[in-house]
Amino acid sequence: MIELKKLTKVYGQTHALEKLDLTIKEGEIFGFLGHNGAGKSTTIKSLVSVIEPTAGEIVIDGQLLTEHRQEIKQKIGYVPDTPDLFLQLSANEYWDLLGAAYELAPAAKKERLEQLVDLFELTAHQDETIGSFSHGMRQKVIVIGALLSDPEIWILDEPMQGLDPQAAHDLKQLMKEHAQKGKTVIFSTHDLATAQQLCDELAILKKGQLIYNGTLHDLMAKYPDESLEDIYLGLAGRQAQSEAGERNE
Ligand SMILES: Nc1ncnc2c1ncn2[C@@H]1O[C@H](COP(=O)(O)OP(=O)(O)OP(=O)(O)O)[C@@H](O)[C@H]1O
Repeated sequence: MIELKKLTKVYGQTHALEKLDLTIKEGEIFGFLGHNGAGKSTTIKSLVSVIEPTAGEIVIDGQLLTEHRQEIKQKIGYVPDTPDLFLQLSANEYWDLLGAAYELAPAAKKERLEQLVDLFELTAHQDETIGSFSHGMRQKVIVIGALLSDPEIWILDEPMQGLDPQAAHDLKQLMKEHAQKGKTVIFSTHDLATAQQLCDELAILKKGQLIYNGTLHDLMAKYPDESLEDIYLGLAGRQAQSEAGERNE
């Protein structure tokens, strides 16, 4: 279980996250939704220790993240919100780097890598530099890297971004299978159809605050005649819209 307790991040004058309280259970796919700048990546980066929250706590499987950072990091596979990393390396060199960082046994790494590379159809390109890849191919490299250690907890920031429909379908399938095994899958998306396909539970953020947290089923049941798009837009509103005019949860 992952618990966020009053998680707060302030950048200068910007309150990117404001006392966020959330519990994310195993065995479910948990989705973050929210307009640009709502705080999704800030939450995710805090979870994976890329940034340090200004205040609040993150507890993973009963352990405080700040006290067990290395141990917890080994359990997590992370897809960042940009695939434009390590562009000078070949895909294989990048995966070797991750294999070393996660101290993977060579045989296990080789087997898992072959499966993932085959699934995402990158076999012919493994020794080419990431910088020569298309956006979607870079995304595949990052996704394969995140899943290479067969981590318990998947934290994926807009993972379907740039993936072709086949690769997106395959990744969604992997996410479902991982959750079905009782593991944790967290992702963010702007694609409401994807959210509707995948999410058991979701959090909608707006300007660093939680405006909905609950199951997709309960949310849809609450507004039975509306599409998820209508419900989401009703809740999240326009960025500049006054609070008074928005639907209240
Ligand atoms: N490094 C930073 N320095 C200053 N402000 C930042 C930084 N990173 C994020 N912010 C601000 O924090 C707020 C939340 O940003 P965040 O990236 O978490 O949003 P998001 O929901 O992931 O948005 P998007 O959907 O556009 O990726 C925004 O106002 C953003 O400008």
